[in-house]
Amino acid sequence: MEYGLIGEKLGHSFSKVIHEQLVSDYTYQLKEIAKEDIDAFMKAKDFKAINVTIPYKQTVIPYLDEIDESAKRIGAVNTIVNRDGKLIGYNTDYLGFAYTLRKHNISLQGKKVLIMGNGGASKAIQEVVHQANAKQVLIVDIIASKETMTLDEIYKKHRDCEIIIQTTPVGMSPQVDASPIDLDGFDKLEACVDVIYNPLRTSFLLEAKKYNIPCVNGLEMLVAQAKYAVEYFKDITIDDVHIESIYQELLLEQSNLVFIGMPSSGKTTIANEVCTKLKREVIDIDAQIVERIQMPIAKYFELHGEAAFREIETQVTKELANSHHVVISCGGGIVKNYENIKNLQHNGFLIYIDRDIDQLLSDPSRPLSSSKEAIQQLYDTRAPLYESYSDVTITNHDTLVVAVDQAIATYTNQITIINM
Ligand SMILES: Nc1ncnc2c1ncn2[C@@H]1O[C@H](COP(=O)(O)OP(=O)(O)O)[C@@H](O)[C@H]1O
Ligand SMILES: O=C(O)C1=C[C@@H](OP(=O)(O)O)[C@@H](O)[C@H](O)C1
Ligand SMILES: [Mg+2]
Repeated sequence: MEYGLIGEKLGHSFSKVIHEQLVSDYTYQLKEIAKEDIDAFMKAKDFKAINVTIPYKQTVIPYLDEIDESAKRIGAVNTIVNRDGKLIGYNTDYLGFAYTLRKHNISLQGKKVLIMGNGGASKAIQEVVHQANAKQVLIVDIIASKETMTLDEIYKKHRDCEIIIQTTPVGMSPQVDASPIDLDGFDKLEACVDVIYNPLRTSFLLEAKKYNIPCVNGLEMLVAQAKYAVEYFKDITIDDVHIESIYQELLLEQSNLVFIGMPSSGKTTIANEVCTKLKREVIDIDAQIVERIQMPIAKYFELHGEAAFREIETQVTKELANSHHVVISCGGGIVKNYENIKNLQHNGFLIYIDRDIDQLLSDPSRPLSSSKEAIQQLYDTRAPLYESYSDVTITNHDTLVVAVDQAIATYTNQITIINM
């Protein structure tokens, strides 16, 4: 191997895709190494430069001839360059984190910062926080030590934290409902950062979003740390614009496009057209429900009532929470239960399709749109929810072609607002 990544399990790694976009004519290999084989691998030095991930970021240190000062303080190495047989270790995780803070205009200077977790990622972040002159740094971990506190102490005495950085695995797919902290009463919060990027928006970040606090996930720092690693590998400088383009592409790749809006606003029709153009799978939540209940929705409303329908709707929506790269059209009532929205927001970019109220159809197959008055009433209660739960609004007052093109353009050009 010339260049690549070593770790124990690399099945979900994005590193190959990222690295090979950063440099042309360059192959980056993902190499899984079992614990009993790491010693032989490090002694053989049969590589030009490598990245190192879990669980070997500390294991590799004794094999190095030189170690960079920051990597030493962090106590972990994620980048090793083989210079004529001499192994030099660096840490670019902390550089990637510093990059994402700068990019999102988050300054830690003079701030009270809370770090959730005290593992490897946390150690790299602590290096940045210390260099940034924060006023106070608190670290919470379930493993007690002299540098950590309990969550209980935070709740009792430190709800005035201004920035929270989440470094634990809590909330990572598939356990997307979990969050390591409840933000109720944290009235001074200015920004929340989560190193997790699957889901794109963890429950922790979605709670912060509810309080209108800017949120940042871990995807951009992942791309940034790779850029800094390649710079060490090849002794070159790479412009930051490449971080941004690769990061945007990954966001598009990993995210779902979700349509919400009034009944007959065009969600199903637009989603079907969009998925053909984007070559993605389409999921219509109503169609999934019909398959499950084996009858038309209007019939189910008649026989079992709306509440029973909503339960199935919530169940089907929850099952979609871990999907990636699909187009989802929702039923108009999806906003009646915030849990649905939260599940869709984990990986979804939500577009509200706003259609003129007099263009909305009253139609016997849509049980809640039986008359103009019924539609008006639905619109009055739901329009504010569609507005506040969506990432963007597009109108569907013109032809379908116009709406479809606008949906695609909005998604591809504005995907980064999923983060912040
Ligand atoms: N811009 C548009 N021009 C013409 N017809 C439209 C337009 N948008 C939606 N429609 C039509 O309105 C009807 C309802 O659309 P649909 O996609 O089923 O809505 P929803 O899924 O939001 O309930 C469909 O017959 C669709 O073709
Ligand atoms: O608005 C609603 O409460 C509903 C909308 C319908 O979907 P469409 O929005 O696709 O019509 C369907 O889920 C059900 O009839 C309930
Ligand atoms: Mg529909």
